[in-house]
Amino acid sequence: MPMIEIQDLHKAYGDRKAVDGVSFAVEEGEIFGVLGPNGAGKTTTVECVAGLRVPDGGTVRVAGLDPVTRHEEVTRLLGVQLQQSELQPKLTVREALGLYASFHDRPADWRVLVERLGLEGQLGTRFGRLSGGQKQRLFVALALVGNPRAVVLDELTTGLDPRSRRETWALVEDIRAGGVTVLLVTHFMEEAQRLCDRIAVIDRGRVTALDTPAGLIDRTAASRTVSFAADTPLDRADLLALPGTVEVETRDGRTSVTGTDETVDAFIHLLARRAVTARGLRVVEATLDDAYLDLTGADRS
Ligand SMILES: Nc1ncnc2c1ncn2[C@@H]1O[C@H](COP(=O)(O)OP(=O)(O)OP(=O)(O)O)[C@@H](O)[C@H]1O
Repeated sequence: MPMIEIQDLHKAYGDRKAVDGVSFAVEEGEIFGVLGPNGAGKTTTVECVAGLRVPDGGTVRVAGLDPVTRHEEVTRLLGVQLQQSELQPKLTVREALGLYASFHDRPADWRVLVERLGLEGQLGTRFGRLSGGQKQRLFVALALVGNPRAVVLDELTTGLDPRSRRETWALVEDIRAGGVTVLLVTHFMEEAQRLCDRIAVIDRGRVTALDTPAGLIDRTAASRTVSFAADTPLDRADLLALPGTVEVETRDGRTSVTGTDETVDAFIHLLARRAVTARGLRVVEATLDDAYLDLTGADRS
């Protein structure tokens, strides 16, 4: 049984369809990413997973349970860190952890969490005085304090500086290594590429692609670029005629051919047939960024 299963989820606010038929399943032990432009329906989807919103249609299950009708049990299984969470500004880190731990029958030892999250020095600090990164780490601690089997992390690293972001990534890997399934909503391609086993790309309330990061990259029409300097010039028309070529560009004596794996193979054969030596040959893979723009048709994010 998947840890989280969503089938044909629909949710509208008035006549605005926020989620319009989303389906995916997150297996136990996975880091599963949800990626998409602003307003795509990502937060609404994970709020339905957490039982904080009631779907208009479709089903949501967490370890086989309906998060609305079995809310209490799901709360015990699922830790949630939502976007733009706030706490009472006067509450100290120690008080917040103690309070959240008291909601659970078998809470984790929050002192261990504090150490893992590097918050030992802030136990007596009031929430209102924490830095952005410290607040994020506290929310992760609060999501984990109930010893959940799965955790929802919504835009965990938004607003963090690059160093804190990298530290947070290590933390997410650590959470998974501890056996917790992770559902991660993110805007950052590098984050998704580095952390996620699989990614659902959501656009306008629908899943437009679902695959591993490498699988998503392979789907783009321009997944590889081969660049080289040829000792004898190659005919541009021959390069454009290679299977899958989407672009041929020559600059400063170097030619770049963009296409797929098949384009690169055909290019190597062409060199052999023409007995041309290509100097400084390099093959560069597209990034998830390129794939994402292709899949969402978006410079809207
Ligand atoms: N409480 C609400 N009332 C009315 N409309 C809402 C509400 N929450 C979200 N929406 C709308 O529903 C759509 C989906 O929003 P949602 O927050 O789920 O998207 P998102 O993908 O998480 O976006 P972002 O990346 O900007 O956080 C958007 O058009 C948004 O304006």
